[in-house]
Amino acid sequence: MTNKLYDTSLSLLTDLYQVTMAYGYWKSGTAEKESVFNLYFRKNPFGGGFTVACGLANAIGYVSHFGFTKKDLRYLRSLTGSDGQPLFEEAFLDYLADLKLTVDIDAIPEGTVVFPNEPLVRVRGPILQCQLLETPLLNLINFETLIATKAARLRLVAEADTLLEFGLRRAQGVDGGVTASRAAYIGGCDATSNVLAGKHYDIPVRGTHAHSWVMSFESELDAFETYADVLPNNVTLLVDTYDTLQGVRNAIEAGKRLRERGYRLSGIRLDSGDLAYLSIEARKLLDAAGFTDTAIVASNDLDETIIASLKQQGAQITVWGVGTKLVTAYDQPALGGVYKLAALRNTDGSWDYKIKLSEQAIKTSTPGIQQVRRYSDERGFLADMIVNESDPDALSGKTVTMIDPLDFTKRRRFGTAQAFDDLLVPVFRAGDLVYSLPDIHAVRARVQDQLARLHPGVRRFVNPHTYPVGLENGLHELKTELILKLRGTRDAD
Ligand SMILES: Nc1ncnc2c1ncn2[C@@H]1O[C@H](COP(=O)(O)OP(=O)(O)OP(=O)(O)O)[C@@H](O)[C@H]1O
Ligand SMILES: O=P(O)(O)OC[C@H]1O[C@H](OP(=O)(O)OP(=O)(O)O)[C@H](O)[C@@H]1O
Ligand SMILES: O=C(O)c1cccnc1
Repeated sequence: MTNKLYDTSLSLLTDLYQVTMAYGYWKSGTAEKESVFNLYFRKNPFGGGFTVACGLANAIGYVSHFGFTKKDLRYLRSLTGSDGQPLFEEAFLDYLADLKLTVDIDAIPEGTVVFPNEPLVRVRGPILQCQLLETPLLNLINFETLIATKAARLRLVAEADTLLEFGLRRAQGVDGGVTASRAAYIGGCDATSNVLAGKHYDIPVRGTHAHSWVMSFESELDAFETYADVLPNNVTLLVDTYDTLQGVRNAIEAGKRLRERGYRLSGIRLDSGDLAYLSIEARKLLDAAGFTDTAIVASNDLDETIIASLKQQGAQITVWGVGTKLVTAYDQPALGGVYKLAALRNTDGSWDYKIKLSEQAIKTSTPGIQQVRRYSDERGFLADMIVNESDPDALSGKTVTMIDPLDFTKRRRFGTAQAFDDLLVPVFRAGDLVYSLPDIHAVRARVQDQLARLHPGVRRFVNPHTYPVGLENGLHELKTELILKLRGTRDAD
């Protein structure tokens, strides 16, 4: 289920500075130095309490097809510096021409709920290769994770109703539209109006009709009857072109004829006005005419807040069409995922752990070869503890202590009997794919299963409860030591 759009190498889909740094590593003889980078975000989007990991399948497609083509190299050869001379020497371009990725990549499977500061993807291997992957991995994971999270929020409010994604026309370009449809389906939408996404990703496609259909006929009734004649097995009629409740009456008329032919009026769609009031009145008209199983579909700038409000008002809507606010993640258009160096291998084989300092302790990156250990019991997820895999003590199966990064005095202890899962799984080993991708429907089902294991307070939209994520004590001590050391060095300067 990777995106066929990426089935050609997109190795230039990166920031120039990744290529100039790659040149720097090559030129200074450090290109092969083993390094570990982590991709993580610092804040759940939309003011929520959780995030849904998504985008790995397309990241796998990207990495699998990575390579510099002759055309890519010709372009790189044409780049010049401030003196007008070529940026890159020929031998470096030859190196890129032969470059095959040999990295190990571990990642949290798509559809898993994740939290700030947890590595979603860990890349280990020659620093030049890890560096080249920074920008595309962030591009691929940030966007789909954001949209899957938005869709999961919509699913929570829509409950058992049908959720349709209608966003393509207002999406951010071709790929923004197609990948948003994928992530929206994974997050919890039932279908998309986007036919290309349906074909690429095996997502169910659904749709009604536009106002133009009604406007192109002499009368609304004429438009409805013609539509019902030509597509009797797919009739959801848009009733608000002129007068919504008269539109419902016309739909009922068309529905009666459909019934005589052995078909059914599947739905009517409301796209303007007071959707609560109009749906309640439309329901009465439909029920009175015996169309009790005709669904009321609503669209028009919907988001999770409006849907929650409409439900609270008793709206009789059971199918929600959501476009712009979903696929553009309107209220938070980007997830601030970052990709940070966490360790470098010394020549003696030991690791040199790395952090990026920040004034705020919480923004200081975490060192180590990180794994996320999720503890749970029969009621659901309890806490996530980040451990340093290269620390033999941390994984030795003894009782461990998790430190809250916001308050070091807050600690939790987990005994050996406590059930846990290690979330990062092997995806690439020495450049070879070792992960078998679940199909998109299984990923979608995983999201609902994961959400059900979260405490309701974490799922809540207003001031959600913060899910506990901490550092294993040894990792916490390593990080503190590195911070103190770097601050000491800096203060001495
Ligand atoms: N009962 C309601 N409660 C809360 N929000 C609603 C309700 N009914 C509709 N809305 C939302 O209010 C907004 C109304 O948008 P707008 O003011 O553009 O009205 P409109 O009906 O679309 O007008 P137009 O006739 O120009 O299309 C939409 O986001 C819609 O989903
Ligand atoms: O509001 P969104 O959440 O983005 O959902 C998609 C919108 O796109 C269509 O409107 P548009 O005016 O583009 O065309 P129409 O003539 O089919 O209504 C549709 O009627 C929805 O209102
Ligand atoms: O099928 C629909 O009703 C639809 C499709 C795209 C955008 N708005 C509505």
